[in-house]
Amino acid sequence: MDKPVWTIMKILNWTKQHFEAKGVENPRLDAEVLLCAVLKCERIKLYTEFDKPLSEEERDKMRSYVERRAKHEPLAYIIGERAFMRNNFKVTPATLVPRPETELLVESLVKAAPMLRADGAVKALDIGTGSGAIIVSLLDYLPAAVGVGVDISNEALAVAKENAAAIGVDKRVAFRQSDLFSNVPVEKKFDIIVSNPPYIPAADIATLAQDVQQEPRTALDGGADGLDFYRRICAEAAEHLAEDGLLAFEIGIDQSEAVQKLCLEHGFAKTAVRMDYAGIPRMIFALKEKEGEDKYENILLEITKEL
Ligand SMILES: C[S@@+](CC[C@H](N)C(=O)[O-])C[C@H]1O[C@@H](n2cnc3c(N)ncnc32)[C@H](O)[C@@H]1O
Repeated sequence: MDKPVWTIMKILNWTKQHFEAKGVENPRLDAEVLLCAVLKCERIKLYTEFDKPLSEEERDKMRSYVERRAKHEPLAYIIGERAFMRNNFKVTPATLVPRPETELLVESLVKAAPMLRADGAVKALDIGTGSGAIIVSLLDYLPAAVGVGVDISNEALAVAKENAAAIGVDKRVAFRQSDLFSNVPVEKKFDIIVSNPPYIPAADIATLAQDVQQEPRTALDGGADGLDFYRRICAEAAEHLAEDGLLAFEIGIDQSEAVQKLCLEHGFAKTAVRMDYAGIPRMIFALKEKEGEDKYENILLEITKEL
C-alpha cells in the first residue's frame, strides 16, 4: 500500500483535530503557527501551497512540536518567540510570555514620557523585567530614554539582554540581578518605575489554564493574596523616584483598590486606573506630587484615557 502523502492541508487538518481532542485552546491557529515555524514561512503561504507535501525532516519537526503543544506547553516556548508591540521577543521557559494587556501599559508610558521630560529623555526602571518586553519596548519607542531592568532570575535576564541587542536598544539599558530594589542604588532617581510583578494569589495557581501553569512560578506567585510584590515595591518606590516621577503597575483582577491604597499609604498623592481591552482595571499609575500642585494631574488623565 502507498504511504499517505502528508501535504500542508492534511497536516493542518490532522493537527487541528488532535489539538481539539487534547483541549488546546486555538487548535487551527496553533496548528498553522507551528507549521509556519517548521517551514519558516508566513501563514498566507500555507494557503497558497495547500497541496505541497512536507519533507521527512519537516514532518518530524512538526510531530515534535505537535506533541509538545498537545501537552499544553505554551506556543511561544515551542516557537521561541512572541510578538509584543512592534517586535518579536525571544521567550524561554525562564520568562513569562508577554501578554497583550502589558502592551497597554507600555503605550501609556510612551505617552507619559514627553510630559515628564520635554525631550522624552526619561530614566526608567522595570522591576521583574522577564523577557525585557516592557523596558526594551519603552526604549524602542523613546530614542532619548535610558533604562534599567531588574529580575531575580539570571536566566530571564540573559533573555532580556538578547532581546535588547536584537532590537537595538542595548546601549541604553542595563540589566541587573536584584531582589526588587535590593541592587538598585537609592541615589539614582528614576522618572518612571514600572512593574508587572507576580500577582496571582498562591492558592489560585493550581486553577490556572495548564499552559499558564508551565510558566515560571516565580513569575506568577504573588503570595497569599497576590499583593506581596505591590506591598514591597510601594514601600520603596518613592525614594527611588524623581519628585515628579511616575509609578506604573500592571495588576490582576480585583486588585485595583488595594494597590491604589498601598500607593497612597507610601508617599504617593494621586493614583489613576486604566482598563484593559475587556474593561477590567488593569493598570495603576501613581504620582508623588506635592501638596497644592496639580500640574501633573493631566498626565494621569492623558495616559489613562482610551488611546
Ligand atoms: C509577571 S512576570 C513579568 C515579566 C515581564 N515584565 C512581562 O511583563 O512580560 C514577573 C517577573 O518578576 C520576576 N521576579 C519575581 N520575583 C522577583 C523579585 N523578588 N525581584 C525581582 N524580580 C522578581 C520574575 O522572575 C518574572 O520575570
